[in-house]
Amino acid sequence: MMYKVYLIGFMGCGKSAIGRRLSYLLKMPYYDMDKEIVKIQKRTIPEIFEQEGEEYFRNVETEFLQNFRNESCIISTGGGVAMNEENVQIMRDTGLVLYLDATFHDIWMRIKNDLNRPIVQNSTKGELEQLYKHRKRFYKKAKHITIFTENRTLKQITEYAGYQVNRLKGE
Ligand SMILES: Nc1ncnc2c1ncn2[C@@H]1O[C@H](COP(=O)(O)OP(=O)(O)O)[C@@H](O)[C@H]1O
Ligand SMILES: O=C(O)C1=C[C@@H](OP(=O)(O)O)[C@@H](O)[C@H](O)C1
Ligand SMILES: [Mg+2]
Repeated sequence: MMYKVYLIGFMGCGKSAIGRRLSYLLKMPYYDMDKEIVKIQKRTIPEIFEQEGEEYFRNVETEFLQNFRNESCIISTGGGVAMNEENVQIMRDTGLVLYLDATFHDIWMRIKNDLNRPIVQNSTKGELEQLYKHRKRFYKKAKHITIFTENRTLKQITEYAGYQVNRLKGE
């Protein structure tokens, strides 16, 4: 049976870090949407934002989900993917959606100096906190399972995610 595991949540919540580790734990192939999009587009995420604008990037994300191969795998989404209703529909129809819930404090410490996230580059801390609050309800609505990450190591979160995937697959 085809079964995808999608990781959603705000920038810096650990989607990419956990996705890679979960793939290793569950022996399932792993794809990071941002990395796949960079390969297809042959340019970086900041370059895509700068040259084409955010709306274009959002369309590329939806096309990726629509066309991605039929295979059991782990997919780390980008932080904006769960904001779009069609994206959420595709994810829920083709697999299990895990929301990595992190505090804004943790997130800010992790992303504030990252040059590869254009939204961080173009926003103040206050604006990002507003965006975090705004997006939270979308993640909650899109998810099957919430995973709280505060005060947990990557290993602990990965093991808990693996437990949930094993528990819920085939349902
Ligand atoms: N629970 C955690 N404990 C320690 N470091 C973490 C944790 N979650 C994420 N990180 C680190 O924070 C950074 C951002 O995580 P990343 O996986 O890129 O987030 P996302 O893909 O959700 O934007 C990475 O360096 C990652 O290793
Ligand atoms: O939250 C967002 O809108 C974005 C998150 C990024 O992915 P991460 O969540 O892995 O940082 C990346 O897709 C792009 O910079 C836009
Ligand atoms: Mg990521």
